[in-house]
Amino acid sequence: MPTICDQSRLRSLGVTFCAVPSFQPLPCDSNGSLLSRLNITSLCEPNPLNISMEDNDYAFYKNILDDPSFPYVEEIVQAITPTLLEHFVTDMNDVYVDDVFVVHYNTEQYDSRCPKHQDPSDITVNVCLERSEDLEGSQIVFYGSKRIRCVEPFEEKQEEDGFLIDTKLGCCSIHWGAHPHEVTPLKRGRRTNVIFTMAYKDAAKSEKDRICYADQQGSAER
Ligand SMILES: O=C(O)CCC(=O)C(=O)O
Ligand SMILES: [Fe+2]
Repeated sequence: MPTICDQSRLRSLGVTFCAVPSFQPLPCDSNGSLLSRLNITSLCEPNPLNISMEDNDYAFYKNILDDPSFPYVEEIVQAITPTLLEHFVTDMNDVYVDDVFVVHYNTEQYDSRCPKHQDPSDITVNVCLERSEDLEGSQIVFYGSKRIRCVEPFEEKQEEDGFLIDTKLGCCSIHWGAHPHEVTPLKRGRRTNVIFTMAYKDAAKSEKDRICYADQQGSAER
């Protein structure tokens, strides 16, 4: 399966990257970037609210929407607003940040995959906070293409047809929540991302309450 790096091609398939300037790791950074202000280890630590994650079997998830150790939601929304306005929404007042969570992968996890799914969002913003230099695997596969605004030409790709992306440190990938994707197994290193699920305020327009995993569909039907 190809890893697509060309950004204009990625946009024509429905995935766009956006730098989060305050996340850029700066050389000799004393006080500047969000990355240097963040204590990633503490973000990834189990606490009484997510004690079930302590067993380390799967990727670590932690909700941080109102977490005082992550007071950067507004700062990140500011940084991505021009990209959201260009490719996803016509008015930022139409959408809100519904949830924010950390996902962390390391080699101690028995199963570091995330099976194919859609997100419980209308728009997903996936910010890369940490990727070790020796990182291997743990890539995101997108299936098929989804049209985003103001991108020509659109590249029609069927859902069986997947492509991989790598999001650089200090950048985020932005895609429709409906764009099916999965995460490949981590082979080496560690990776930590913060995911913003954004939704339309107008419930009639929002599809965030979808069935995200196909097997949930099956169990709903049984
Ligand atoms: O690992 C990632 O960066 C994405 C994970 C993901 O797709 C999700 O949690 O919905
Ligand atoms: Fe996802």
